[in-house]
Amino acid sequence: MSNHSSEDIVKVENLTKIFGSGKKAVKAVDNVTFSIKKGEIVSLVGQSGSGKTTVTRLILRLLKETKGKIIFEGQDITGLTGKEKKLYWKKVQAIFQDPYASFNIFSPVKKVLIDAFKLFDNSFTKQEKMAKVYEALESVNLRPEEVADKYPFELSGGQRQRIMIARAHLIKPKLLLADEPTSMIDANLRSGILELLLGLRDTEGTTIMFVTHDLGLAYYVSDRLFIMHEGKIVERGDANKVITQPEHPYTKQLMMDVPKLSEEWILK
Ligand SMILES: Nc1ncnc2c1ncn2[C@@H]1O[C@H](COP(=O)(O)OP(=O)(O)OP(=O)(O)O)[C@@H](O)[C@H]1O
Repeated sequence: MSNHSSEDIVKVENLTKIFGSGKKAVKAVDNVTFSIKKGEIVSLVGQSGSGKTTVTRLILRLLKETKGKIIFEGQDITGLTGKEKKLYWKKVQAIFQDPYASFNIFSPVKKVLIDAFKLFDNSFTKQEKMAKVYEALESVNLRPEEVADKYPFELSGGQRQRIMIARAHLIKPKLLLADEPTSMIDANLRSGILELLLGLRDTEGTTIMFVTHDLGLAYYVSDRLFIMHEGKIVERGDANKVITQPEHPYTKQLMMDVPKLSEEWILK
């Protein structure tokens, strides 16, 4: 499964995020350190409230850290200004749990996708942009003529997630943060979406960080796993090793939540 390089694309060092203060303070992310290699697929796995989404939002610069560094392609990006963030978002994109939150729901699909070009300095004509949008929709197995004029709320959860992946095909980020990208769709469709994401890595070399509570799903797609509990990474390593020889009690507990791991994900 691994076809990644030995070079780090992103490195998170002693990252801490505390929400609120005094008695109400919540340490959502507690001194977290990890790195991801170019072309690698890793998963951040943990139960609700463990701090996964906060890590994602910190990497995306939607939140400011309390402490720590985030090094992307060798540069600390914690001090990026507004204009610099725009350039950064060309390289680092996210697919969120609820695609509604990421779309302008008052725009039809084709506009949502054409808007992705705002991240580029480009001289594409309207026709060229449209052709690329159609190509991107086809690459996620959607029929452009069927969905292009629809509004996001007219689509199924799975279709909306495909549209976010189509958007990633247009933007071609170097790092894609995929927060529970399959949560809105049923198990049968999930593997199709995952294959599309794996395809993005294979065709574009995209590095992917999955964020999920589902250890089985994480194992299915990842080179390495980072297990997160109460703001800390409690176990990490090669996906096979973490699954076959879990060391931390919390990982063992997560394993119990996936009793059908082998049947569901390996034998399919
Ligand atoms: N904006 C915020 N203000 C205050 N507390 C917050 C905020 N965002 C998150 N938290 C708290 O930080 C902790 C970690 O939340 P986070 O959303 O990162 O967890 P998660 O592992 O992503 O959970 P889920 O899987 O449910 O999305 C939780 O206790 C949460 O209540």
